[in-house]
Amino acid sequence: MTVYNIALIGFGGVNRALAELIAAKNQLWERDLGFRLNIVAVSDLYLGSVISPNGLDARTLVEAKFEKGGFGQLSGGSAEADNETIIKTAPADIVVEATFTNPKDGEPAVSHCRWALETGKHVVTTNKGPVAIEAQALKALAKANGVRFEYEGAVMSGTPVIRMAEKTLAGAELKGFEGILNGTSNFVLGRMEAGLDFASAVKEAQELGYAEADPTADVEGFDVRLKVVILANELLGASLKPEDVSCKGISGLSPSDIEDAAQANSRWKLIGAAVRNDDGSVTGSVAPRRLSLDHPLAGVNGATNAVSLDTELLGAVTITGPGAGRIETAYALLSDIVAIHSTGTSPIAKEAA
Ligand SMILES: NC(=O)C1=CN([C@@H]2O[C@H](COP(=O)(O)OP(=O)(O)OC[C@H]3O[C@@H](n4cnc5c(N)ncnc54)[C@H](O)[C@@H]3O)[C@@H](O)[C@H]2O)C=CC1
Ligand SMILES: N[C@@H](CC=O)C(=O)O
Repeated sequence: MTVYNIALIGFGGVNRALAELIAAKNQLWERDLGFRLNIVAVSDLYLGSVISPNGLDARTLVEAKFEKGGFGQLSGGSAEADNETIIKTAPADIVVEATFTNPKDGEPAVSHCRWALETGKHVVTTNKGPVAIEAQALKALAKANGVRFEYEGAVMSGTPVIRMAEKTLAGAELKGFEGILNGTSNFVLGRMEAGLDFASAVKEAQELGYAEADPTADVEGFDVRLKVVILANELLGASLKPEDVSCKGISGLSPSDIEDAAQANSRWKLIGAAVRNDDGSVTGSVAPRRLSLDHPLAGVNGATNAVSLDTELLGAVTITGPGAGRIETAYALLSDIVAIHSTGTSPIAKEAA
């Protein structure tokens, strides 16, 4: 039985949900997946940091009501989030990066990933910043150090769009994609259709754990722009940067725009898309579109996302599933660890007695 020691960087909705899953499902994973997870370190801007080489009890971590700097009370703990020390020195096989997404330069998460990979630790992350902005460099660094950089949850949370498209649609010749790639804005549009005002709908999305720390990223389209860059670079072989993708969000849509659409049997959706042009270049865009109700994406509601992949050999292949949510996104981290486990590339994972 393999035990992966993991270090959690960021202990908000997603990593806390991963700890919850560990507390509830480690035994099941031992039986069905052939490994279990052991949390040996946690670092969070608000709570501080802690290293425990023998492992922290996941249930206690989730249930304890820590105040600001509260990890300082734990053995091996500090009231400060000393990410660099934690990442470089904790006896972890895998660093799980789930701090805030910074859409400008991806920092400090890019550095978190670098420190981990340079010290021979795999990285699994749901953070879109490092993936959209530095994926090539981080993948090269992972390769040079014999470890993996995995990020399924960066697009469509636990719905396996990246791995599915890469592995099971290999050879289908992808020409482009379009989709609903932000759970918060899709949820907000649906709540506005039901008569709620914009601010209250955003507040609900925050309470449900869908929104970014700054929900402007969701409603202004910046989050979708990162996801378009990630999918275009990963699946279409592009080299887009966020600033290459035109971007308009949903904040300009008024209740009367929503009502007018309903009267005309249509619905507003925030669509992220990319297309390969005849000259081989790739163009990406983010904008609200009024879709007729018979459009395949018009019926995708709530925090559900969907992406329609336009392929030469199969035509459109559409993947639908959760696009946001704490547990749903924690599942993406598990799926990354399953991918790492299946290739048997862990440098230091231990066989339990
Ligand atoms: N919640 C969701 O549905 C999804 C979230 N994501 C991404 O996953 C990441 C985590 O999301 P959530 O857990 O929902 O966010 P969150 O805002 O609930 O938690 C983030 C945590 O990271 C901590 N943090 C921020 N900067 C830090 C730093 N420099 N060092 C240490 N800790 C730091 C914060 O104190 C907070 O506890 C974000 O990048 C988000 O964009 C991706 C897919 C879906
Ligand atoms: N805030 C994002 C979370 C997932 O990336 C969203 O709402 O889709």
